[in-house]
Amino acid sequence: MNIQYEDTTLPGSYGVVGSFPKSFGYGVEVSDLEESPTSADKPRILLMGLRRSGKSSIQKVVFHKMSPNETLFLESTNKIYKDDISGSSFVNFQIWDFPGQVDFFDPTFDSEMIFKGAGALIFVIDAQDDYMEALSRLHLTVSRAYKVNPDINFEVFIHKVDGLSDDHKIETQRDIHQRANDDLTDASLEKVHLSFYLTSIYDHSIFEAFSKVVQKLIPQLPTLENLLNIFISHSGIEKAFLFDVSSKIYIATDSAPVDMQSYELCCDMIDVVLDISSIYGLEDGSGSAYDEESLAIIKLNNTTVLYLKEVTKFLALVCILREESFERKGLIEYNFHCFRKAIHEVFEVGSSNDGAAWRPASSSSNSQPSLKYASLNGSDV
Ligand SMILES: Nc1nc2c(ncn2[C@@H]2O[C@H](COP(=O)(O)OP(=O)(O)OP(=O)(O)O)[C@@H](O)[C@H]2O)c(=O)[nH]1
Repeated sequence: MNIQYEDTTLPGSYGVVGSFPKSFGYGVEVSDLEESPTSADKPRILLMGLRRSGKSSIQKVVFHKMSPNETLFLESTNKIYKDDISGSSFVNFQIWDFPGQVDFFDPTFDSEMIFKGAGALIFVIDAQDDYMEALSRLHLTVSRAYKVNPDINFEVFIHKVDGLSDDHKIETQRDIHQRANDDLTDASLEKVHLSFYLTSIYDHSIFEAFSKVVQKLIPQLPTLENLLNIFISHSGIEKAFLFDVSSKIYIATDSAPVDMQSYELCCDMIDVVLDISSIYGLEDGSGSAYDEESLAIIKLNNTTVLYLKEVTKFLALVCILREESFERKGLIEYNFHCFRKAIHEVFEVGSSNDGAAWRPASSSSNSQPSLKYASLNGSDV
């Protein structure tokens, strides 16, 4: 379905809350940690932290379109909850949500099995609560995991920051950063790198943070960034994001810095496209609200244009550009065509039957597809 919005009077950010049907799988609760052969080779992201820190809420809001207010009614997780999101998302991995009271000294807790295949460990700290206990749990978790798998990315979400003032946020982050790293140094683990993010499910910060976590796990990231850089520089585009449509995680962007407002605008555009398509675009209510014809152009009243176009079954390109650059629509479309072809080459989408691309096209994950873009002045590069 093609949607074109002309001369809308949308302000910079207009906060559409996603009301897309919850049509995605809700994972399985497991009492034991048996691996099925199909899931064993999928990259894993572990969500850990104290009870009520917000782990399940993060997973439900980011990957299952749950609205933040609904998380108030989530029950405590008692067992490890494995959520395989590869059926609905480009992001071909599993998320394991751990109960808050995991006991590492319990003989049934198999750290080898849990940490060995994990790509990232997200440790969630409730910033609205006293975080001393969370910090000692973080230290215990990181040292355990590092011993088993030194390649794991350690990501610390300083969560629920919606309740904190801006100054308090910065101060909390500084304090947690300092204490966590001091603890590691005291244990001679200064080699371990922790990344910190300020997050909340009540704004886009949780999606931004998850985007960064996921990007570190994508081997093709440098190639994608390169392709985006070439695409925008030849098309007069200011900023471009490659989005995983179902989760609104951006899996790559060009090398210009990301400002939160641009990211929010692009996320909102995805919501608009999915909502409008699911209301008006589905014949007899079947099919998908997002398909190969998905295209939307929104002109804001501040001479900015938002442009969204389907790239693969799960990915969309969302760009921000000035109205005068959009006059060269033909050039943008031609360059987009080249870009799309290159992305398909990178991920071999055409030959994979599930489209959940996570595999490089060749042994070199940074291989650059040989494509020609038309430049703004019309000459090829
Ligand atoms: N203010 C605020 N509250 C949040 C946020 N994220 C989660 N919460 C609330 O925190 C409470 C606990 O959330 P859960 O997701 O159940 O926490 P959990 O870490 O999975 O808890 P366990 O399953 O007991 O380990 C819920 O009432 C959520 O609504 C946030 O970003 N801001």
